[in-house]
Amino acid sequence: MARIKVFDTTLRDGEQSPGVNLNQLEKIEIAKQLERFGVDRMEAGFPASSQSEFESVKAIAKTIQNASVTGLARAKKSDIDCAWEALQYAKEPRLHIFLATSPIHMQHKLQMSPEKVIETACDMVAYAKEKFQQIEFSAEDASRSDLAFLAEITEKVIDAGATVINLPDTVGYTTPAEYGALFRYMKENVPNIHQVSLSAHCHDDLGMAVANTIAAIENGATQIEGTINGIGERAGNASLEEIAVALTIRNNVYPYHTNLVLNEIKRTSDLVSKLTGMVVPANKAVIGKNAFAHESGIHQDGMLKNASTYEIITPEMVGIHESDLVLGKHSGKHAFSNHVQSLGYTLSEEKLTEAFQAFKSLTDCKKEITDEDLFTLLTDVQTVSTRAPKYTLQSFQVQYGSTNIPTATIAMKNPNGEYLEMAGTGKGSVEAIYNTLEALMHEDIQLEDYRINSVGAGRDALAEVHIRLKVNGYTMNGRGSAQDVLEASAHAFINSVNRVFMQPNLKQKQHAQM
Ligand SMILES: CC(=O)SCCNC(=O)CCNC(=O)[C@H](O)C(C)(C)COP(=O)(O)OP(=O)(O)OC[C@H]1O[C@@H](n2cnc3c(N)ncnc32)[C@H](O)[C@@H]1OP(=O)(O)O
Ligand SMILES: CC(C)C(=O)C(=O)O
Repeated sequence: MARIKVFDTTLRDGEQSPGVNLNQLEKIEIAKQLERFGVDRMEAGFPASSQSEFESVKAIAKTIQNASVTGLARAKKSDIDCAWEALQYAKEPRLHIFLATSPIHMQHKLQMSPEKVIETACDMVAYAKEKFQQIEFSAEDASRSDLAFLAEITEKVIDAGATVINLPDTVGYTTPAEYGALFRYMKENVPNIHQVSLSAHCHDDLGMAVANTIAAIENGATQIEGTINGIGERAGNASLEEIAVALTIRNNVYPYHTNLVLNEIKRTSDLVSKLTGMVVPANKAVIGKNAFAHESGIHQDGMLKNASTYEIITPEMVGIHESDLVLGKHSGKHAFSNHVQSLGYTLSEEKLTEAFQAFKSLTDCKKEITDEDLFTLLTDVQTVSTRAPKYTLQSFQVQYGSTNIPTATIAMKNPNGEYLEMAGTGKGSVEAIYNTLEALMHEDIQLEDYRINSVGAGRDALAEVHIRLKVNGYTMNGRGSAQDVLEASAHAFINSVNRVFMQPNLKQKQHAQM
């Protein structure tokens, strides 16, 4: 069986999903989980795009030991230099350079002639080769490029030092037959193609990203690119978990295998969903809530007689287990620590103590603590910096009545440690809280999105709120969880504002304003 290398781009193309903005701690947490999931390569980000992105890529390069860490760069010396600064610490640093090759992109976006595109691509690959051994060149919008031109530029960038050639379907336009033919054409028409690996990178604009990726594999691609839960620019990227399971379940027709650890799918998917705030649709293949649910009588009858009647994938294969809760109000730190590890978390002593305290507080008001609750609690503890100066909620009270004006009274500490208290009103309880927080913070804040989910079932389930704020013109998402929906709403607001001021270039402004 041919081995297919998996290049995960959740942290780069996935983060390009509108509204998604991961901070360094969140990116590291996802990177560690991708390593556990068994990806061969992970694209940690686009180092030249911002200072915080640079810092995140550098931190991931230093952390990850069992996958190659890659960063994206335009065909520009400054992007390449910046990528090297961040990636040099990686065990196996890689560079991903892209330049568009389609007539539409060359003419309108780059405003370069085809000859100039070839020259720039070759010069920049040769320049990068002075630093990086492994260089992937992506011919952006390959699927809308002229085939002969694509073959010419490919041959030349291989000569210049590229080790992987990626042929992206950047706008999700191609079909499986066309995309397969593109890979065949390149194999047959680029004389030095045997020196490199061919990679597929598909977008889902027409809902064909996974099918197109598999067509590429059948026609010579030995690397596939995609994201967890299929997140990414516009309609997203090919969903890695769907490809991995399709190759496994239909191995009789697809004799290929990856190194992905299938029973890490659920955890990886949950983590990415939680940290990006992008909810997985219930009917999503492989990992949606309904993928293993059976509603109709005839199906349920079949399932009871033999699960294979209506299930081609077992929940266990993708890591979905019944919660085996053993923790409760009377559990001690040892049992808690064991359980934390079994859920895949490695916490420092300081974080473990913090998590244990949060767990104990939760047991005071919630009868049953499920693995889902713990996952939420631990993800919050692991990805929220305790050291950075920030706003912290001290207490709050909301008065609501159908004939009264909803009023919130909030006490908080600002990043300088000063205690602030204020009351404010709104048309509803959440608005009263948000108006009061905004007034306390003296910032210009607009609410762009607000969503609430329950973690698990039951009246005492945790509430999880995801929001997007515009703070002084800077858009940032945030999340908060608590047993009470209003408290979760307040935490989400404060989390979002704190994340804005954790951006290196904005910190100064915040402290100057205090
Ligand atoms: C298909 C993809 O997903 S590609 C990756 C897309 N991802 C992103 O864009 C996210 C990160 N991007 C950013 O933060 C910003 O766009 C930056 C920092 C990279 C650049 O910002 P700015 O300098 O303000 O430029 P802006 O984004 O407005 O325009 C892009 C410029 O790069 C040029 N460019 C685009 N692709 C390439 C390339 N592969 N190589 C060289 N130049 C390129 C464009 O032609 C344009 O140049 P111009 O300013 O001379 O017209
Ligand atoms: C940078 C390239 C690979 C890309 O993301 C695309 O073409 O979609």
